Amino acid sequence: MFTARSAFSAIGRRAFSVSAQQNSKVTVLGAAGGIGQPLSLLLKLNPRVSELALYDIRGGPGVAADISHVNTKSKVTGYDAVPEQLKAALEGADIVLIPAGVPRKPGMTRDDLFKTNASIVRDLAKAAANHAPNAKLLIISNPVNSTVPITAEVFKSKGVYNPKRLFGVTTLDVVRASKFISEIQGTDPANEEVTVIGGHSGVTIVPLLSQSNHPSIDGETREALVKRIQFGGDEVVEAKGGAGSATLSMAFAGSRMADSLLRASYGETGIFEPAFVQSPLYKDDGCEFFSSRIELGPEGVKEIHPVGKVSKYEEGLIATALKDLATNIKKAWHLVPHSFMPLLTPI
Ligand SMILES: NC(=O)c1ccc[n+]([C@@H]2O[C@H](COP(=O)([O-])OP(=O)(O)OC[C@H]3O[C@@H](n4cnc5c(N)ncnc54)[C@H](O)[C@@H]3O)[C@@H](O)[C@H]2O)c1
Ligand SMILES: O=C(O)C[C@H](O)C(=O)O
Repeated sequence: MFTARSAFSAIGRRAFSVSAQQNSKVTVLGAAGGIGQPLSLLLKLNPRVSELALYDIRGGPGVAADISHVNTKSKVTGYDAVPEQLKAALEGADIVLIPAGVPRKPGMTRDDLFKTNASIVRDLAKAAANHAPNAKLLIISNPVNSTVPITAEVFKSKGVYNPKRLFGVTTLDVVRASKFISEIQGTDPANEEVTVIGGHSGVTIVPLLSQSNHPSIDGETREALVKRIQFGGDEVVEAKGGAGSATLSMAFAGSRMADSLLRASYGETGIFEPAFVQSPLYKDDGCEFFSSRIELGPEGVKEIHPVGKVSKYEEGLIATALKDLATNIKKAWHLVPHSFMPLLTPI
């Protein structure tokens, strides 16, 4: 029989029996949008979620009413753009996902979204710092390379920053990388894992093919594959012709990241995901935040693993990425001054 639970197991990477104690509140800010709706639906199918709070400046309650009819155990609540409702949506949340903001149109870079999205994320981060300071925060809104440092500064200014709990969602980059490499190799993408490091835009996205199952890919094939992974988002933006950017694949990726954090928070071990987090790896190059393979634990980030051995070609990609990334991070500090406050919990 096809049930919502079996649907979730099918889309997830591993079926995992869920004990009765696994009860988490998950909040989505921007839940009525192109990503927000399918993401909320996938979260409704997750047996670890007991309460799903859906907030948007437009249409949160409607989306919640619709999703609430899906016959899984979780309770769904919808919230309008009123401060008390935002507070109610956030209070008690274990995980908060933020896909609020505008998407790209053809010809735009993610950085072009800064003008609109930076202040949206800053204001939602203030609310999260006030009402859900202990939640794990998953930032989806672009430009991720800047919206994550903005969120960190907001949390620092409120004295509640814990870098183990702040994640820029870069899962879509590894989802794409495994799919695109499998198309070239004629393999099952489920068996392909490609580490992707750096940030989440254009040349800041660095796939480490030398660490994949196919380290010998080189020449024009490698050039084309790396470009496709770096500019996969543009492929979708162009195909949608002005109607937005990736929403469905992003919902899949965001749901996978949230599920990985939930599983880790209930004690499952050996869970790795990439994410754009505060990181020591390239701090000396001006990149206080960096995406790499992260081991997740009950607190969020358990360990940031070193990048490991890379090829000469990849060294070049990393050097290029670091320059753009440092600029994107500094730009965030113009919106929310970098406080240089000591961390509550240094990694
Ligand atoms: N991290 C990634 O890999 C990734 C992938 C795809 C898209 N994105 C980004 O995600 C964001 C959302 O994309 P989308 O396609 O869902 O856009 P969308 O326009 O379809 O949806 C955005 C939603 O946010 C809501 N919103 C706007 N301001 C808000 C606020 N202050 N509070 C609450 N809700 C608010 C809107 O009402 C809308 O429902 C974009 O910035 C996009 O670039 C990131
Ligand atoms: O490309 C975009 O603007 C959306 C997103 O960041 C993506 O990678 O698909």
